[in-house]
Amino acid sequence: MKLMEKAPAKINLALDVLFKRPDGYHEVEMIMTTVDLADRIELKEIRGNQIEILSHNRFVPDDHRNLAYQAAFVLKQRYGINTGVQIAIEKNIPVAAGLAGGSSDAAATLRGLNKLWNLNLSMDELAEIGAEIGSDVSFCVYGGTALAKGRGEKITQLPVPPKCWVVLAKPTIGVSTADIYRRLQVGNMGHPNIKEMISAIENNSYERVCNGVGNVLEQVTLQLYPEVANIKSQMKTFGADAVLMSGSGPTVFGLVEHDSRMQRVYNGLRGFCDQVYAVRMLGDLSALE
Ligand SMILES: C[C@](O)(CO)[C@H](O)COP(=O)(O)OP(=O)(O)OC[C@H]1O[C@@H](n2ccc(N)nc2=O)[C@H](O)[C@@H]1O
Ligand SMILES: Nc1ncnc2c1ncn2[C@@H]1O[C@H](COP(=O)(O)OP(=O)(O)OP(=O)(O)O)[C@@H](O)[C@H]1O
Repeated sequence: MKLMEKAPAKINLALDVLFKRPDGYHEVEMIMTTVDLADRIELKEIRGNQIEILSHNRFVPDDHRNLAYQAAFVLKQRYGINTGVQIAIEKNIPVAAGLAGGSSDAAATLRGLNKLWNLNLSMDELAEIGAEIGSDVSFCVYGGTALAKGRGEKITQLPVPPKCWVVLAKPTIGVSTADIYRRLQVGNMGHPNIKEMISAIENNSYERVCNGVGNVLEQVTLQLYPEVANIKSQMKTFGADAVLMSGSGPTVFGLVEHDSRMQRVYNGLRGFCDQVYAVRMLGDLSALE
């Protein structure tokens, strides 16, 4: 038997860090939403008891380091599964980009294997297992739009954000999330207003969403990689309504309401970056269909 799962990328409309915890992680408050740029995960039962990863992307590990492998491994161990599985990853989300590509592959693997192996686990149970694999995996299990707290694993669903385009631009560099958090000086920084962003989404106000975007990790990444700041300023010049770095970067996203303006921002950025995408937010749970 085999089945397919969609693994969409996420962006952080707002990302705040409250403090560094004794366990080394940072306590965060984030507003996350899925966008229409997705990997495809094909899960196939195979002979033996192995987990086999297939990927044609040289930046994606094909062994235990792959987050999809880790998702399958956790389920196999926990539920005593003795059959083999092949996980083929069609990689469309840029790697090490701040778009949670690996986390979404892991989440899709959890959802898919739950069906393939008839485990009958709830989404909440899958999200709890996902948290063992990575901080972004719980959100990716549900998709849609959510407030994420704790180290990212405490999820509260939110309504669909106002309809708009999202132009994504990724410079050629890859960024290590651990490195960015390590360099963050938590005291003495401005904070995005998370409550205001929630209210903006609840009131379906595009203008308030645009005014409310903010990411405290920008200060670290922009200083290390000036090309990210350059892309931000280009996006503003070409007319995006709001511009922000996603996650720990380096991908920058611009929100644009009108089709013609989106085309201008997209075409303008193509001159600077080879990885540019114009996508829709998939703010509701249809994100995973
Ligand atoms: C930057 C974001 O992508 C925003 O959505 C997430 O906060 C990071 O999520 P992630 O990549 O799934 O992170 P993990 O794989 O759990 O952690 C990678 C490393 O980032 C740091 N980390 C991560 C999450 C967090 N709340 N505090 C941290 O300090 C830790 O050093 C950790 O070792
Ligand atoms: N399935 C996967 N897809 C991509 N990278 C993976 C995968 N599994 C493990 N990795 C490793 O994880 C690293 C980070 O990749 P990923 O694309 O998930 O980063 P990211 O988008 O910055 O994640 P996040 O936004 O959650 O911090 C890669 O350099 C790669 O070595």
